[in-house]
Amino acid sequence: MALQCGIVGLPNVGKSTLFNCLSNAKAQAANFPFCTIEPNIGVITVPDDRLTKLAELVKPNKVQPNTIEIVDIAGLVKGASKGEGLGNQFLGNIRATNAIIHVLRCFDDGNVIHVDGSVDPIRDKEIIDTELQLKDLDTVDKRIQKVEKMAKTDKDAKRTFEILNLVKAHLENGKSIRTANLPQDDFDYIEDLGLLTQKPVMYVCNVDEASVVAGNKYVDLVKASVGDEKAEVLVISAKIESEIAELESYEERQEFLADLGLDESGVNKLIRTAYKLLNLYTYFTAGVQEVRAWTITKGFTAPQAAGVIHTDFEKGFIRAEVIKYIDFVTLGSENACKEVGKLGVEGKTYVVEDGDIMHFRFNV
Ligand SMILES: Nc1ncnc2c1ncn2[C@@H]1O[C@H](COP(=O)(O)OP(=O)(O)OP(=O)(O)O)[C@@H](O)[C@H]1O
Ligand SMILES: [Mg+2]
Repeated sequence: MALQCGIVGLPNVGKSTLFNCLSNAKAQAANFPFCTIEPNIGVITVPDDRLTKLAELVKPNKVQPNTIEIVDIAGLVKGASKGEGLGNQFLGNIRATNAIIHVLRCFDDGNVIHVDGSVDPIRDKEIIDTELQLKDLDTVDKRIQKVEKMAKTDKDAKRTFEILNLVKAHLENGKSIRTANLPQDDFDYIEDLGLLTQKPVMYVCNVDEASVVAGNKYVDLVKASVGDEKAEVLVISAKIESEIAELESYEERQEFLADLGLDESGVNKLIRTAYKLLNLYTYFTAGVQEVRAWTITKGFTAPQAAGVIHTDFEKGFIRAEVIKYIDFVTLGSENACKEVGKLGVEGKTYVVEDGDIMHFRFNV
């Protein structure tokens, strides 16, 4: 389950700057194949102190962190959904992503051109949201045409048709699908459309150095406008992030952050938020061959979690041996945990918790 996030925004707001420092993080720890998939897709490793700690204890041959793919597309402009500018042809590239990173310019700098002549993140946000909604409207309309005839005879098609029309009305009111008050069962009917405004979104306020800690007036406006929309607002300075990404060592980066009054980098914050927004958990496998992090959705049972490694693990699942992260690091090894009864044997109904160290027994 490769998690994918797509970056959208107006031109020249700092999308690629952000993308590049995410990709730099990749270059530092490039222990996975196919790093660069396409020029505009970057694979980054998910920083996780727990994985580092486990690797220190187990000393495996290989450490494999979680990865996220980031897709940087060209800036969108007004009319993009009708083919204006470059961005439209790339909107398709973010159809398959799990979440949207929407970059908003929240810094004053006369040297950096704004396509609309002034800094106004609320106007910018609306332009992009509208373009995404129009693109969705287009997708929905096409599907309506496709199912309309069938809807007269087929029950499922009829329900799909009804839901599509509800969704259409919502979009026509200038609203994003994620704010539509539909039961999950209804959403299932339109799942395969990959509607852009249905995806969870993180608004990234790209600020100047002076505003990374306390924010600024633009950030306040963005927060107020997002309101109770199912979304996260992050304050990040892409410029500072690119400076952080250039520092060689972990210590140097921590020092730099501390000087600014920050305890974690924006990139970290972004990844953590993506996990939260998407309800994701991490579990670990810790063998001498490999210590590895795996991504699952909150609520996954042991067999489902095993299925992330290989479908055979899920099909032939017998049981799981589970050690809590805190026990593992306190006691120092799997054997030490076993001796004091801290290795739990769990069956098919066990719901995996964040940080669990799992060992699956299965037969194929
Ligand atoms: N926080 C910031 N403060 C000051 N300047 C910034 C900041 N973030 C980005 N910039 C500058 O803004 C300019 C545009 O950045 P970038 O190329 O990343 O934009 P973009 O959104 O990718 O544009 P496009 O859509 O055209 O690809 C660059 O010169 C970059 O250095
Ligand atoms: Mg760019």
